[in-house]
Amino acid sequence: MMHLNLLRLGACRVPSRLMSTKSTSVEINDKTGVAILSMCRPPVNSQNVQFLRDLKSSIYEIENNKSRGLILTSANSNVFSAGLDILEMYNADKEQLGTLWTELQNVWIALYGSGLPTAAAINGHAPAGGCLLATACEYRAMLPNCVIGLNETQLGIIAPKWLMSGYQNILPQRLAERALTQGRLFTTEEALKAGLIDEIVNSKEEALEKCLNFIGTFAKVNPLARSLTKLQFRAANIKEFEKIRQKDVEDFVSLASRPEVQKVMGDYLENLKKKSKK
Ligand SMILES: CCCCCCCC/C=C\C=C\CC(=O)SCCNC(=O)CCNC(=O)[C@H](O)C(C)(C)COP(=O)(O)OP(=O)(O)OC[C@H]1O[C@@H](n2cnc3c(N)ncnc32)[C@H](O)[C@@H]1OP(=O)(O)O
Repeated sequence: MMHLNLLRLGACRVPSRLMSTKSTSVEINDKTGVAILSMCRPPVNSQNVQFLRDLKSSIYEIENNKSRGLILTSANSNVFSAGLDILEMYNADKEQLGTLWTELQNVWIALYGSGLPTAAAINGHAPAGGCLLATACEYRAMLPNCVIGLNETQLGIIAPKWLMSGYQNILPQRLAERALTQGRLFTTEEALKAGLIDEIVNSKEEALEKCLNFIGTFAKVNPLARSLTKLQFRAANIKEFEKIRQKDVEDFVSLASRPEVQKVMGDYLENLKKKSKK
């Protein structure tokens, strides 16, 4: 209840500090000390190099400002994030592909490896890279009638191991393996049943409130002890990722630049465009 009141106050009277980049905005409530990081790259927060760089710098800024927690959400009305910007992968040269993948890795490690309590207010669809961001957080509240999941195999591509880490943290192995091999996109209701999200909420405000309450559960826990404990759970995945990081970029570039993969991307984009014109 106390957190709810603080959140309400935050909307009007409590002073808050604002920081922003081209495609993100951050509001840190001075009373709660919690930062709300909003992704704002219309129409669907697709992840291009600039967006990923903005996201990374906002995450580190929040971490360095000693905020009490980070809530990730979207400024768009029905999409949390549509994942990697396919326009930026289609007809791109190897250097551009390598840069895009490196920036995706950078954002993932910044969020997954953050010592702060992190929560995702998923106020829209979260396929692929959108799911990656949500599952890098520790808690998820999501609006109904949306989808979330790692759909890579449906696109004929393979999610590398680090990209699966969020799933592996959250879902039982058998379920994670099945969902990843199927490239399954879960509806909000299915995601709750599977344990991929923690709560279904009726509005973005309620999602933010639930996230704030989650972060509030650590109010009496020593922050350093909390952070080190969290990172002990994530250390094996992080270590594994650091070992293969460069090779992973090379593998991505080699896969994404293949003519048959480029053709899949072109067809996929065309279908997306046809669908959006209907
Ligand atoms: C596709 C092959 C990739 C091959 C890569 C090789 C190896 C990579 C290995 C792993 C990488 C995986 C990470 C990824 O993130 S790949 C991206 C996968 N993303 C998706 O499959 C989501 C696609 N989008 C949607 O399903 C919908 O847009 C949705 C998010 C559900 C929102 O639906 P809706 O609100 O109805 O909006 P529209 O579909 O009408 O879209 C509005 C405009 O936005 C454009 N759009 C949508 N998604 C993307 C995207 N990911 N990249 C670029 N542009 C996107 C869409 O075309 C519409 O544009 P316009 O208005 O100009 O027609």
